[in-house]
Parts: sequence; structure tokens; C-alpha cells
Amino acid sequence: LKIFSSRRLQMSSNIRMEEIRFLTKQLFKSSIKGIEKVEIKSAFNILAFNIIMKMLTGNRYFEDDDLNSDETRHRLDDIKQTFSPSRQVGLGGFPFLRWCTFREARQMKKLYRKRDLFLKAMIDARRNIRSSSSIIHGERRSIIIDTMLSLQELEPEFYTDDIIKGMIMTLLTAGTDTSAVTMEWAMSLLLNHPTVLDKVKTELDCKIGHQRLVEEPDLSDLPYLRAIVNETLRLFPAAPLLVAHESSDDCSIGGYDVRGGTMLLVNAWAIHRDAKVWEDPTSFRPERFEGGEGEACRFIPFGLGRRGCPGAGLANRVMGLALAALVQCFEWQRVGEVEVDMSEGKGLTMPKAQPLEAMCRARNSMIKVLSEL
Ligand code: HEM
Repeated sequence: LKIFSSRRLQMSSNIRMEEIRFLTKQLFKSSIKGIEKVEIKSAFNILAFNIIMKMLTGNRYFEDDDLNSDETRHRLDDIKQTFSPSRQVGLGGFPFLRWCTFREARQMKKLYRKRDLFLKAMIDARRNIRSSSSIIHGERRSIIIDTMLSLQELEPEFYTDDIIKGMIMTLLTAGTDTSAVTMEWAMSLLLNHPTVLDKVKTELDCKIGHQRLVEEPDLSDLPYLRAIVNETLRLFPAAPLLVAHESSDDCSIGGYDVRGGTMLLVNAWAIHRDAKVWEDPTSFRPERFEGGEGEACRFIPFGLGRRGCPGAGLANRVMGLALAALVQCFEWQRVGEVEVDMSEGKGLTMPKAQPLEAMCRARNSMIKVLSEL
């Protein structure tokens, strides 16, 4: 509640808007001379990390202006390796992963130590800033680590540094790759379905126009954009098996007796493509969400109930805003004649097998807005 309530999200909306402006400015710089090839995967990863890091600490993680510089690539590889969700599961998550070689265990230990130092440095930096000033300004109140340190002052025995480190790590692992991967799938689907791309562009042109950049409050007035995000999450859920659950007690569900301590993996990917509950399930048809078709138990990209994803609201804002800005400001084309390869790669968040590249050019109607960013 302290981190994800609508009010808290509202307080950090300027952070997301700043990062969207940063991304569009970078893309404008790269494509100012005409149509240019851009590596969208890294751009989305950088956006997702910068937003979460800024919400956590007040500072973005990638300061470099150039999305393609060696420094940026190096930092991106490093942080992805350190906070990859696959490594998060590690030794303790699934029982079958508890078996690993001595060498793997040593590597894992090294990684945990690196993470620990990284997280400690983040907390110490905020603690120092807080102790050097007694006034908490408006902006600081929206910084997540500051919120956690305030809770620590109230309940020190519960909010220990280790608990805070665990929370930060969960936010970094659960909240970055998932959104970045979904945005990449969405852009890939749009490139392979130009009529859908044209339709959402028309929605943006009609509702927002060409005199300003799309903003977070506009999202509620963009139902077709929302339908595209949902249809992407249906076909390519970033947590295809949700997160492992365990029954705390014996229970009976749908006629099955389940013992306490049973691990439950829900195959959301299969439910989302089940022909018994979805018409033409493998087709990309955002229109199916326009009439509210997607609700209830068959559409569960964020899980359900008490342990459902607390970051769903944040993710929908980030993904909606980023896609809206990219479509509003730029013309997009595939790199060649061939359709974008939609094969699924390996990894817990179901990434694309091939990182997405696309041709990008600033829209003439948006040059004025882009030049003023
Ligand atoms: C497209 C983006 C995202 C998807 C598809 C997604 C999906 C999920 C799913 C399926 C779960 C498990 C739910 C269950 O087992 O019932 C989960 C848990 C979680 N997610 Fe997300 N998530 C996304 C973005 C985010 C973001 C942006 C954050 C926060 C910064 C976040 C934070 C969390 C946390 C903390 C949990 C664990 C909750 C718990 O254990 O109670 N997620 N997410």
C-alpha cells in the first residue's frame, strides 16, 4: 500500500514522464537525419531500469545520453545479470533447481555478494541524504527507499536493512524485465500488423493531436491502446507460469484434493491460448478486449487475488505511456520485407528469441514537439 497505491503512483508520475521524454529525445536524435535502424530491446530495458531506479532512489541508473554507447551497453549487461529473475529463483525457488554443481554454487554465492553490496550502497546513500537534511520535501516522499527507511524508524525490529534489501531486490527483478519484454513483444506485434498500428495512431492523433506529448492522465482515454497492451499480455505473458504458489493446508479445489505443502504452477500461457475459452486464440486481435471480453479468470497475466502482482498498475502505466509516445512521435517499419520473428526464447520472463530491431523516423507532424523536449 505504501508503495503501489494509486495515490503513491500519482506522486511518482513525473518520474515516468521524464523518462519517456528522455527516451523519445534519444530516438529523435538517432533518427533526425531520416529513417534509422534502432535496437528497441535495449531502449525498453534502459527505460524500465531508469524508471524503477528513480522511483527507488531519486536517480536514474543510466546517465549516459547515448542509448548505444559502449558504457550504456556494459552497464545494462551488468545490471541485467545481477538482477535477472532467473538468477533470483536460484537455489531456493524450485526444488529441482536446488541441485547444482559446486562451481555453480560458487558463482551464485559471488552473485549474491555483489547484489548485497549494490543494495547496501543504495540504502546507505539515501540514509546519508536523509540525515543531512531534516526536511522531507514533496519529491522525497515519493522515493521508495525513503518510505522504507521511515517505516524502519517506526518498526525497527521488522524493517531491518535485510528486509529492505529484499524488497528492493524484488522490485528490481519483478518490475524491470517483465515490462521491457512486454513492450518489445507489443512493438513486434504492431510491426507485423500495420492496420493495428494505423488504428492506434489514429486514436492518438484524434485524442491528443500533435501539439504536445502524450501524458499519463491521457491513458484512460485511449481504449484501443489499452486493448493492444492486453492482447500482448494474453499472447506473451511475461510470467507464463505466474509465480510458484504452495498450499498452506489440505484443501479441495475444483474436485481435486490438494495436500498442504503442494507446489502449484499455473500455466497462464496455456490458459490464454485455450481454444475452449478464446475465439481464434493464436491471432493478434486487440478488438477482443474492446468489449471487456478479457475479464475474469481466463486473462491472468498478473495472477489473481491476494498474491496477484502489486505492480500491475505501475506496469500498465509505463507500458501504455511508452508505446503511446513511440507511436505518436515516430513512423515505424520492419527492417526488411520479412515479418518480425515471433519465436519465444529461453528465460523465466519469456523473452523474444531475437532482439527486436526496427526502422524509425520522426513524424513530420511531431517535429516541433520533439525539438522542444
Ligand atoms: C508486464 C509486467 C508485469 C507482469 C506480467 C507481472 C506479473 C506478475 C505475476 C504473474 C506475479 C505473480 C502473481 C501470482 O502468482 O498470482 C507477480 C508478482 C509480483 N510482481 Fe509483477 N508483473 C509485472 C510488473 C511488475 C512491476 C512493474 C512490479 C513492481 C515494480 C512488480 C512487482 C511484483 C511483486 C513485488 C510481486 C510479488 C508479489 C507477492 O509475492 O505477493 N511486477 N507479477
